[in-house]
Amino acid sequence: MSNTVETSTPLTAMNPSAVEKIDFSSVLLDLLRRKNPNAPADLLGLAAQLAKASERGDVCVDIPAQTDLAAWLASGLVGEAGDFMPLIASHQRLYLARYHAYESRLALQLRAMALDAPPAPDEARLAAHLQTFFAGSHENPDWQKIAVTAALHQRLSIVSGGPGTGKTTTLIKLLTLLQISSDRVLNIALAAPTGKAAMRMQAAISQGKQDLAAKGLLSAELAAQIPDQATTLHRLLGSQFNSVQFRHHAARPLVLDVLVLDEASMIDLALMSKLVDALPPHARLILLGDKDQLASVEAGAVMGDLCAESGFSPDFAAKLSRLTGQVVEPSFSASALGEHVLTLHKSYRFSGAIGALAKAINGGDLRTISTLLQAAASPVNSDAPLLWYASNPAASGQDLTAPLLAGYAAFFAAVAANAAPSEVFKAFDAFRVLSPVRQGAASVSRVNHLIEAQLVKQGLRMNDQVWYAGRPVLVPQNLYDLALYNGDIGLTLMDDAGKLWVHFPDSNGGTRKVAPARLPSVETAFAMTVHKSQGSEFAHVLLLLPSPSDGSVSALSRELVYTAITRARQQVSLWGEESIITSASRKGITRQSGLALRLLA
Ligand SMILES: Nc1ncnc2c1ncn2[C@@H]1O[C@H](COP(=O)(O)OP(=O)(O)OP(=O)(O)O)[C@@H](O)[C@H]1O
Repeated sequence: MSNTVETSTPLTAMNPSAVEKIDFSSVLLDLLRRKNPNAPADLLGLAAQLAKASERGDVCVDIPAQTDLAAWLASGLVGEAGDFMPLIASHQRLYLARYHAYESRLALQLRAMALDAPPAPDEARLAAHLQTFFAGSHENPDWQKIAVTAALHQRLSIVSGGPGTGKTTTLIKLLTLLQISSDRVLNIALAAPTGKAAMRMQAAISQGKQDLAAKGLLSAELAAQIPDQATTLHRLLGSQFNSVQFRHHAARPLVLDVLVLDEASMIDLALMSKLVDALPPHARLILLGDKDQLASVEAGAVMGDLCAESGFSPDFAAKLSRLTGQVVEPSFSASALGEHVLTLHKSYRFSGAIGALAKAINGGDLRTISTLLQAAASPVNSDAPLLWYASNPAASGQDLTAPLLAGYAAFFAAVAANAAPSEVFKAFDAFRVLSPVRQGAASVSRVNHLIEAQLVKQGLRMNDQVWYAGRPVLVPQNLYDLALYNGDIGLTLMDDAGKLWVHFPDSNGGTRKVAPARLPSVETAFAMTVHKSQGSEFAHVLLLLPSPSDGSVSALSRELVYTAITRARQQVSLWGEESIITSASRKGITRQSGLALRLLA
């Protein structure tokens, strides 16, 4: 739940962004002062910082060493673990009570899952299966093979890898081998944080199954036992209207044997805690994600915290070596989950400039960034995977308008031709403009404005008309009654009777439509923030970065640029000065959280 209180003032279509925000820190201070008018001033000061920090995604703040903790505990506002107080002091950190509860409970549960190994598979049979499933592999070490082998021995596995490192490929082999070694058909559920990510997961799994079947490694019977359908985590857990509680929880767990969660980096602390709560005692949990991506929008950095330490113990490394026939070196991990973090290192998708730039940004390798950008400034042709425009995008709307319109040309053509909604979606997903910020010179709102102004000029939209055929919209919050979730994208299309409908992709590969009047608070989405683009993928991404003098430059970080670039399947057009890109790659985001500490062995 966000700490920003959003009132449900009715919003008109004419004023879609009129969401009133209430300052969480003054709400919290008010509550503390009412409970104790003589609250210590330093406590109130840190509580205000905590409220602000939690809006930025931090779970806690450090308590200064010289603090008189006894006075805080006596104030009736701060408690220790297990106390019923608004604030909790734990491990020299101050928490909002509910975040402390989520964090400490999640850590305990994950530690218990790590210790609770399922019965070990028969070694001789498993070694033979692994040989068959990885027969064509020339990699050494083959990280996918090691990940599958390790995960078969675990109740909790965290598979982390960049784009195209084979997370889905690894998952399908793992699920197939789990199914083969089970004496009954396993109940497997596939989930992702957003509808878009669930659909991508579904498509990738279905492709992966076909690839494995084509190699003769997946019989029709086994293929039928691996689900084709993926769902959103909210739907799986059973979101309820007007409630932050799900239908499934510890007392009413999900009915499943294996839960696979894709795009795990998007899951915040509260949601991860609720998910683990809802697992039945025997179930396996497999998390897939990329630890280098931006952390969740809401508080926490769960994927990063879980992956903070990794390494196999000497015994487990020896077992993995025996089973895989590869050299698996043991290495010390300070985390209780160290053996459960299975990292895939080799990308099979990005061999060219996009992958190289993503890696250089991640590693803060400024020299490689510069070399790649120079090459991308004068590409061999306009189809090159990386194009770089060093000019400041804020300076000229004119410069920017042409590539924006060119990028969406196929989409506008599909809208004008009244193509089937699924075809229009395909055209729309071929290109997307991403920006780190909502407002300002290089922002989402500026791009949306530039495009909408052009549509007026071209007679495709009447001035000030909110709804028009071709308007893409983004749902900014969960709308449970419409089964629409924060981040869902819809496309406005006209039916044969001249009526406008907003179409959303459904889980069967088709679309469903909603009347615009039911969607008062949606936002135009020709451009979207990098945060909202997580879990999506586009053939061509145009990333707009602010200029050095722009205040919004502080929003930039290594994770943000990495996440944006890796949304592209084929091409990235990068707009921004070199100094902006290199300074972003020097700045990593650190979120304050005690989870990694609680997971120390
Ligand atoms: N070991 C491998 N050898 C050859 N090709 C592979 C291997 N593993 C994966 N691939 C190919 O690389 C591509 C990406 O694989 P996959 O979809 O499994 O990766 P991913 O990590 O799930 O990607 P995403 O970034 O979409 O999450 C696919 O075309 C897949 O067939």
